[in-house]
Amino acid sequence: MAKAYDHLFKLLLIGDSGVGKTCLIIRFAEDNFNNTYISTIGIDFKIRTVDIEGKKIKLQVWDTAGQERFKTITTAYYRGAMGIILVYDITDEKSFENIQNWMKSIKENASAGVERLLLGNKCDMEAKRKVQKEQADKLAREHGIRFFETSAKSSMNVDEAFSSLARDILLKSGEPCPEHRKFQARRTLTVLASGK
Ligand SMILES: Nc1nc2c(ncn2[C@@H]2O[C@H](COP(=O)(O)OP(=O)(O)OP(=O)(O)O)[C@@H](O)[C@H]2O)c(=O)[nH]1
Repeated sequence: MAKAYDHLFKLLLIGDSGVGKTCLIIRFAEDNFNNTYISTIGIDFKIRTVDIEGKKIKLQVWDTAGQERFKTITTAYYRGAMGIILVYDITDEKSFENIQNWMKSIKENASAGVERLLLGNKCDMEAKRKVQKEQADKLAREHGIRFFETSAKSSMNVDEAFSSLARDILLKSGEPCPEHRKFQARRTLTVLASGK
């Protein structure tokens, strides 16, 4: 039987407890949201297949517990991830400060070429905002990664964030998407025309 997908990418979400990792995954995989908070114990995953530039990409999205006491279990999953999403809560300054520690944890535990993405979640709670967009923009630029503000509650930027990470992994895997190929072809023509 033909495979139902072209690529399988394993993604992992990390970040402090309560920032909304589980809710982001549930919004992405099931288009649902629940206000009740049940802290993740250990690790779990959900699957959704997306279409990126004509390719079927099966995303296996791993949810980790943010609580310190599960760290030994959760860091064991970093190595197999092709993309890691770092999540903070825009209403919780501490969760943003801790992104530096989560970055360190990636360095220590993940594969060298892993793609990273920064998300500031709960952006529907503007009145309670503690972390300005510019602060996170700056941090993302320093680390050379993409950044989105998301809301698992309103769906804002959730699909966009996951798709952008999947697209970056796809490009890195050496399979240029049509848009990228067009760009490459234009660049080659320009170089040929200029004789350089
Ligand atoms: N307003 C708002 N609340 C959110 C959003 N995302 C999550 N929440 C709430 O925040 C709480 C924690 O969400 P979870 O997704 O369980 O957090 P987590 O990061 O998985 O937490 P751990 O499993 O302990 O690591 C829940 O009460 C959610 O309803 C959001 O985008 N907006």
